[in-house]
Amino acid sequence: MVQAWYMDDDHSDQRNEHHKNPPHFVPLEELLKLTGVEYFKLNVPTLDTDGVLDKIKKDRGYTYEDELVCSKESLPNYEEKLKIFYTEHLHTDEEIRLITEGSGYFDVRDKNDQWIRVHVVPGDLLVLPSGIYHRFTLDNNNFIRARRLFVGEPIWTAHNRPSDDMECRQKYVKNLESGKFVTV
Ligand SMILES: CSCCC(=O)/C(O)=C/O
Ligand SMILES: [Fe+2]
Repeated sequence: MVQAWYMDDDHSDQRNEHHKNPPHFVPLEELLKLTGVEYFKLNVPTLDTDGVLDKIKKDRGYTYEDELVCSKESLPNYEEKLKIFYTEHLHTDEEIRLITEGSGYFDVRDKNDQWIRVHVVPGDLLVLPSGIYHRFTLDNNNFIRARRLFVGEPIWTAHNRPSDDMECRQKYVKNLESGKFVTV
């Protein structure tokens, strides 16, 4: 089950949990309000037969799907890629990841620019909105398998911080401030 918490200010090994002392967990509804990050729980063994993923794809127009495995053995330019993933950045489109094996951390900035760490495990589908500053790291298990979904032809370009003048960033900030990211 996904868990999210505010990170400490310690810059030691990125693969550690980095809880505050005492830990400050963030419930999923709060995560949505504070960041716009959406979450779905899926059942990995029946992913391709139960229709749940198909419905999400249809409802949200996700027409592209592929798979990314992050491990020393299977990811070309492993060290370099992990550095890129862990450099704070944003994208012009949603970043949608469904974890099918392994685990890792997506770190996302909240509306007060504080890091929230989201620990993802199999069955977790995260949607990071366009324009959110974020980063990704493996945890101490050093392995994750994820499906990447996209609307149309994928654009994976990462725009490193600062990218505050980008249209997608300005739109994201406006949405966050106007309370667009809430459940009804
Ligand atoms: C588990 S997916 C790897 C991380 C990634 O694809 C990305 O774009 C991070 O921002
Ligand atoms: Fe990203």
